[in-house]
Amino acid sequence: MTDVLVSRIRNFSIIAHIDHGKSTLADRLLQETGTVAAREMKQQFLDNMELERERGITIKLQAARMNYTAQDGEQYVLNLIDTPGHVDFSYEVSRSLVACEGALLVVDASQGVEAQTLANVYLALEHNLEIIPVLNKIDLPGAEPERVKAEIEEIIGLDCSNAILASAKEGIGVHEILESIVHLVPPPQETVEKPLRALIFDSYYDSYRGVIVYFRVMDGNVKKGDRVRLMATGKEYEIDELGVLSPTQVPLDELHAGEVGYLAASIKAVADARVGDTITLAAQPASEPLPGYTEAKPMVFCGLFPTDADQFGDLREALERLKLNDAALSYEPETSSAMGFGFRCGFLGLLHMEIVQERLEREYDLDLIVTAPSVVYRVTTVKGEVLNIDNPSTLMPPQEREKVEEPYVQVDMITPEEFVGPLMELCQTRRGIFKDMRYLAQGRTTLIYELPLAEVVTDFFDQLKSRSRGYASMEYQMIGYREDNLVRLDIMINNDPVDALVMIVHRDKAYNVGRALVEKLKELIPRHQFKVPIQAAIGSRIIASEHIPALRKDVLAKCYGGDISRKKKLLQEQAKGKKRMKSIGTVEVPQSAFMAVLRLDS
Ligand SMILES: Nc1nc2c(ncn2[C@@H]2O[C@H](COP(=O)(O)OP(=O)(O)OP(=O)(O)O)[C@@H](O)[C@H]2O)c(=O)[nH]1
Repeated sequence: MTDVLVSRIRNFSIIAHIDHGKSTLADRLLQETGTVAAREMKQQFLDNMELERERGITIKLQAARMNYTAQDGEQYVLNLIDTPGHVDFSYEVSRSLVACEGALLVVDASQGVEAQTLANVYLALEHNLEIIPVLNKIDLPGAEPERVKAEIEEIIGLDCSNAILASAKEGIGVHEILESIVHLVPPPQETVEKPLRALIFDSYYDSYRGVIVYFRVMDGNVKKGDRVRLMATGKEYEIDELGVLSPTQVPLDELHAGEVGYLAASIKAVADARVGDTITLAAQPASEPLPGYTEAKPMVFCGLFPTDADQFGDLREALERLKLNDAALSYEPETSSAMGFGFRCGFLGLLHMEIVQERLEREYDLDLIVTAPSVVYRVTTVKGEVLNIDNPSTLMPPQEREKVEEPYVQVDMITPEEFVGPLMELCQTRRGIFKDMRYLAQGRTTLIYELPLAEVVTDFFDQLKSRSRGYASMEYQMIGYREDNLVRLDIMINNDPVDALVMIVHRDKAYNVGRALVEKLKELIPRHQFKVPIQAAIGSRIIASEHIPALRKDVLAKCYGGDISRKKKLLQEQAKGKKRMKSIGTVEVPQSAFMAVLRLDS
């Protein structure tokens, strides 16, 4: 397997929207090249995290090396580098694309191009990858390959006259795809004489061997036993093991420029071997790292508090463990007067946040209260200091601050024409700035808006899906910070200010948000033996006020009388609810209340 001619290597990835068939096609390619026998293919090989499968998304990238004897009689090595399918992980996508010379653009022929596909195609074009369009699912009766070809040409400007018609499910077009990879994707450059530079495109933590790093050798070569340096961190390690992914790990002695592989070097945490970093030799280091490295920055923050204060230590341990395998996750202890001890955690985006929460609860058996997500505000104080504020309750009073800036994103949407109205309305209510709209063939439209990230992280995606009956897709990218008239909205429950419910909102929306929020809280907080006032305030000015009436005797009587099954059900419901309650003073507040802000539109 060693000493492959560089001219016979092809490195490629697959760009596809969720559900357009990337995993199915990848499996087919592995099968067709005999890399994995059909009977071994119990499950899809490329995405294999449990949560991933359940949610039908690709979170972690992986790679597979295939040997393929082409029609010209020559043996080729094809390295497939998988990319995560979600915008939260777009930096990782960009790094895995940089590791390739070409990409298959897989589009469902019965659906057409979606927003997420676009983002990744543009990334690939930016890095000069050869793109091979593949229209998948042509076995479906609703497939319209000609329409979808026209759509790809129109939106992306990619020539589709030679697009491959395929069905990953039925195995149609798979051979043609392999031949196209060999003939259209350029081989890597011959740079084996240069000092080693290898690009890390993924890594994961293994409790026995430490971090396993996936990399593409860009220049030079690397051997088992070599002492390597990671150029961003400056740390050095000795390679214990190195090899290729076929798709399981197969150890080798050496890898050359153009090849893709893995290594283990007793690295303790993935944060020490970050995606995008350059591996070089400690003895003969390269003069420059590979371009494009940035540290993944958390964009969305929330508070995580154990329902049971005794679980604080367990929560810290669980976060430490998750962090070993997730360089983008950040956490810091936080003390809240309402919630007690917990952690302020930072995530790449909402999906990343949900995944971490779910893993904490599922894999570590923790009961958590999660506060509403917040973005990072940039605040300039009157003294001229610039502070990054990721916790709204730490925003200082107006007289101490000069200005508050918030992150903005450009949101690209693709939707059937009939939903343009509802989507524009959604963007408008979210302080969106209209940028562009283009009608495509067959009644589909692209829509571009600029929006504050804060308005996007609060269930924008769910709203987009529900207003378009699931047909619209979206993608967003950061475009920078902008100043606006932002104020701090405080919530008081039973006259106690609740720091975990503090929000930063636009002044023009503050009244409506405050009003809606107290009404929602009234709905969500159960009745108590006493009257519970709920108020929203800006500074010392109360802008909305409600109260939850006290439980009356006859209500109680009704609960305790009646037939036994009804009583049981009540008790069960109480028991279920109990797990996710937090006491604020003498008031029991359910988890849903802390997320109420996400449900103001519904
Ligand atoms: N009819 C038909 N169905 C297909 C074809 N290819 C994939 N599918 C089905 O489409 C669904 C999605 O396929 P996947 O391969 O999981 O899609 P994916 O793009 O990998 O999805 P993510 O991993 O979520 O990005 C599955 O139910 C597949 O069985 C095809 O060629 N024809």
